[in-house]
Amino acid sequence: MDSPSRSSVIIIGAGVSGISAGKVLAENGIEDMIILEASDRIGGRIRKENFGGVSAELGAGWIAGVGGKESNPVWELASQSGLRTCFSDYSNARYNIYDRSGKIFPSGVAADSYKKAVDAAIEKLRSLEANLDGEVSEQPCSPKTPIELAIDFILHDFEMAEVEPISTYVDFGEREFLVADNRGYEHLLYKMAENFLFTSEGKILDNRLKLNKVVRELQHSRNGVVVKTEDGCVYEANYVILSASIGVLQSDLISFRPPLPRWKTEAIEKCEVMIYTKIFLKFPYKFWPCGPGKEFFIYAHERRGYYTFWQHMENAYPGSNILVVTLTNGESKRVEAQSDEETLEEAMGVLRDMFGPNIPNATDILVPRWWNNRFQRGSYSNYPIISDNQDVHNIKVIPILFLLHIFLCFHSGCTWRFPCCSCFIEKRGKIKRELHNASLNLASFVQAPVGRIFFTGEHTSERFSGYVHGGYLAGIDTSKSLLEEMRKQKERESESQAFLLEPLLALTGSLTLTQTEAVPSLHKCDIPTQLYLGGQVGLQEAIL
Ligand SMILES: Cc1cc2nc3c(=O)[nH]c(=O)nc-3n(C[C@H](O)[C@H](O)[C@H](O)COP(=O)(O)OP(=O)(O)OC[C@H]3O[C@@H](n4cnc5c(N)ncnc54)[C@H](O)[C@@H]3O)c2cc1C
Repeated sequence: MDSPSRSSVIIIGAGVSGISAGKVLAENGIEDMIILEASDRIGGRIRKENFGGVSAELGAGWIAGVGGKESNPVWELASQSGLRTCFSDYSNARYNIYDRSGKIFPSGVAADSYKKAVDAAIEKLRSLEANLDGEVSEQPCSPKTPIELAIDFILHDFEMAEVEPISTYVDFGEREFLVADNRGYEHLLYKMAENFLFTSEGKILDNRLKLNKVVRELQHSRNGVVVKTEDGCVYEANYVILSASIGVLQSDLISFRPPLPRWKTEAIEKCEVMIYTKIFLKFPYKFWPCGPGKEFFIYAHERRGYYTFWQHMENAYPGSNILVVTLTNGESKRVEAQSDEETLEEAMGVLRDMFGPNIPNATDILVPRWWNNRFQRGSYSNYPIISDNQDVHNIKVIPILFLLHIFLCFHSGCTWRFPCCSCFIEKRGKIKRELHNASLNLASFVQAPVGRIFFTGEHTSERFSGYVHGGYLAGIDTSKSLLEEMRKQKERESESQAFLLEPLLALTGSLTLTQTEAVPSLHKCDIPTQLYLGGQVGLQEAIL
């Protein structure tokens, strides 16, 4: 099977995880790698576009997790390359909630609604816990008024609904910085690529990076992997690192021969895909309030998530006259399916509700379509909190932002601190522990290699899924696992050579097995057996 075009490793995808994986391989002497990237650029979900004279970050915009006891590696990369950033604090948004007539809700009303939303979330947890204990419990009342719906959206959808404890904040700190650099967040990837790919004047000229190569099929065996791309090219390698997103893995873009085992496909299916859409609007002049505490504002509408969360770009790019509104999930899909003109009209309607009829029309709009992008199929992964208890089987996500809020309240002395935090914390203890463990287990299934195919990407990060640093660290971890596997494989080869060759040669004088055929399949040793046999995540027993 060896051929001149066979490489040691093929990396599929040139997002942050693919590039960090490549860097680690190169640092460890694996130079004969190929990177196949479906699109015409590196970066994946780190992507800037010039809009209204500045760099609009369509994908990742923040470096989340700064100022803690450990240094966020992405923050370090940003500091090393002098990336311009600005501090961003969206906790102020709650003081700027507009109703449909343009009035800002008095802080007391907003605080009441906030407390109600948090209480409802506690009830939800209690009922989840009761269900776990086999009791029937009352369902919490759901948000109804526009302000309740807006707050519910902010708590549950705006940021990531993460499994607590939020490792990013615990490990790296709670501060967040918005990238505000015309070279874009992606500049970090080019700097990383410079370490192992040939570049000139900021361009990657290395022919090991192959753009516009859409991988459609992976044929894998104990001997290696054959990779077929949409344009009819075929590549061979000893190993593959696959960094395509969880949304892509859930789609039919890439087929596997033989198919992936059921434990793998079930784990992939169980991971949720979040859609997060930042719509950019350019105006001839500013008509929104600026200054301290005004960067973010909220629109309360009777339709949940309807153009709710707004941000102005004056802190990042003063004088840019750009607003960004964030939609998620269902609203993202709806807007992706309509024309930009329709979206502009809707957004202008919302802004006129808030700021009156005389504001100017936006002169330009930018609507990213992460869901319809077949190389992404969503924005980032979200590991549901799951349980093997049938009664709570359908409860997928426990919203965590409010937990974060509570956490921050404790630390900041916020006046919105709600009274029964400690009761809540106590109550959720057991359930959180059980469910959190199950979620981590699910992540380890998604991450586990299948034979010679190694998986990487933010969705494979147990601790930091959904983040740039999750992708970055996952690439490093996957490469290290692969290097370890390569080392073991070498050992196995020399052992089997010693074991098979000498006596067989002595006895028969001939040898029929090739070295690679003589080594055992890699499948089984890589799977955390205790996890799937324990059935903790409700997955069927692994079939390999
Ligand atoms: C709108 C949005 C906002 C976000 N905000 C933040 C934020 O503020 N802070 C933060 O830390 N994170 C944020 N994230 C998440 C962050 O961007 C991702 O976690 C991270 O960039 C993922 O990197 P990755 O390498 O895992 O995947 P990707 O960047 O998706 O890289 C995978 C690559 O694989 C390629 N590919 C896919 N299929 C194939 C195929 N068949 N053949 C060849 N190549 C293929 C893709 O084109 C892509 O380039 C955001 C993401 C989005 C979309």
